[in-house]
Amino acid sequence: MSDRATPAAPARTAAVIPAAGRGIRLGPGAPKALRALSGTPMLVHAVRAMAASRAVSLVVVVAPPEGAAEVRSLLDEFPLGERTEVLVVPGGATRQESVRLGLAALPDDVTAVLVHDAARPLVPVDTVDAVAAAVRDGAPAVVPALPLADTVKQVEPREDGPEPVVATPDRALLRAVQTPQGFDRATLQEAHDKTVFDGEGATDDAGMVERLGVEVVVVPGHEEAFKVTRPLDLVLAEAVLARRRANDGF
Ligand SMILES: Nc1ccn([C@@H]2O[C@H](COP(=O)(O)OP(=O)(O)OP(=O)(O)O)[C@@H](O)[C@H]2O)c(=O)n1
Ligand SMILES: C[C@](O)(CO)[C@H](O)COP(=O)(O)O
Repeated sequence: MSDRATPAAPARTAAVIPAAGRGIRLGPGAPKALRALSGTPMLVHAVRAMAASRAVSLVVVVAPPEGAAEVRSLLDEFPLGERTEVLVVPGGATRQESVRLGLAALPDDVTAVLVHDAARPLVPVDTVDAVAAAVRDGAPAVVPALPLADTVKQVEPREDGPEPVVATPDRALLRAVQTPQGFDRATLQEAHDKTVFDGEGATDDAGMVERLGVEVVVVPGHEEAFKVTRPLDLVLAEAVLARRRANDGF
């Protein structure tokens, strides 16, 4: 028997895109990820944004539970080129569950994972690359984030009148967190295996990793990585796309 070690399989980075939400805050219509921005579904913008990074060779799209076949044929209409493989799996009732289902579809050779909201279709490739590079350089969990413009108050929530303010956190210590959030695969899998939330689930993946006691680090986010959540965000997204078209014929 040879005493030469088997060469390690090359590390592979995959993106998981949770896209199974309804988009209630956006108002009535198709599931949010399937709504059009400049004539192209938001999900297609998000998939292209991940595939634009040379670090990413596989994209797993987590589709609305009843809509995986529709999403598969939609993505087939917008081919990405041979460098990027795209899988589609059905999602779950919460974002957390959808990400977990996306992780379950990853092949064994994937060692790093970027989790990216379909609802952040315009994230620039430099942001994706910065997150992927920080994971490749050894950080187990990386989030892109921006400082806040508003002052933030902690309140005692009330449905029936003015809400008492409990505290004003020091704004200089706060960051608004975006996606893609990047992880060493084993760390993210452990977080999903061990962290159980009731109801709506965890609002981001890095928070679940924090609960393991693993350090999460922040790299600079980007204004164009904003989350399309409410109707006014659609206006902003169309304006960003119009500016890109004017600037570089995008
Ligand atoms: N069961 C769910 C819920 C959310 N998401 C995804 O998680 C991302 C962030 O969620 P959010 O912006 O809250 O989307 P929605 O849940 O669709 O929005 P809303 O809360 O307004 O219904 C989105 O890409 C969304 O498709 C998902 O994959 N599965
Ligand atoms: C993951 C996230 O985009 C980070 O800001 C955010 O927490 C998602 O929240 P949502 O309520 O599911 O949109």
